[in-house]
Amino acid sequence: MPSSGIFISFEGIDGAGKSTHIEALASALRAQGRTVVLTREPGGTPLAEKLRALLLHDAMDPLCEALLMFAARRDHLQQVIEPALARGEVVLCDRFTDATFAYQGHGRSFDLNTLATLEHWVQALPHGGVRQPDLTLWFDLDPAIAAERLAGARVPDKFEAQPVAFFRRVAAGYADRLSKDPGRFARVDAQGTLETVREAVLDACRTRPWWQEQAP
Ligand SMILES: Nc1ncnc2c1ncn2[C@@H]1O[C@H](COP(=O)(O)OP(=O)(O)O)[C@@H](O)[C@H]1O
Ligand SMILES: Cc1cn([C@H]2C[C@H](O)[C@@H](COP(=O)(O)OP(=O)(O)O)O2)c(=O)[nH]c1=O
Repeated sequence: MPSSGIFISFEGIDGAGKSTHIEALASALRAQGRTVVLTREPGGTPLAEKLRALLLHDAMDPLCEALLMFAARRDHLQQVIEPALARGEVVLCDRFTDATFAYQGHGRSFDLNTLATLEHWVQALPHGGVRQPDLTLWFDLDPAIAAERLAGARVPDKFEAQPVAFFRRVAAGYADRLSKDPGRFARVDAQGTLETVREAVLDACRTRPWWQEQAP
């Protein structure tokens, strides 16, 4: 049981269904009387949203991209995530550090050890340890299906415009992160209908001890 609030991240390749399902989980948690903060990365604060605009639309080298992702994350943690968790709230975050390992690390082949160093700096807790989500919902979907879902749905940004081969590497990156911390992850089969996926998300939460706990 987390000592403060509950931190849940939503992960997966673009078009896997994260944004669609984050709202449904927020509603279910609010119905339990909890206060829910819905946020996203890169972004979630005025500064981090400015960095998001650069990251999603400007060309840059992989180190610059990784540093800006973590700079945005640092501000987001300090301004939004840590204060909300300290108040005992639930933070639902559309992407967190697993995305950096999957996209910059596996997608762009950036050095994973450097990312791990940045992760430890940026997510360090004042009394030791490293902030990580209590639960990471990984929406696992075949990149070809995700591409079909996205076609025509919105104007692609820098990442969404990548070929299917890039997203296959990103998906392998998520699988690698899961294998290193299986207790934190729940893999959600994102191929089903909206209703099936919604139930899978709720099922993944129902198995966690905090689901039954009284809201503070
Ligand atoms: N289970 C599903 N079946 C069919 N289409 C879906 C499903 N989940 C999401 N979609 C559609 O796929 C597109 C991408 O979903 P979205 O939630 O924006 O993905 P993400 O946030 O992971 O990029 C949207 O048009 C959404 O309506
Ligand atoms: C958080 C994060 C996101 N990204 C990428 C993945 C996405 O393509 C993009 C923005 O994520 P996202 O908010 O999921 O995009 P959208 O709202 O359009 O669905 O940023 C990284 O490459 N590294 C990261 O660390």
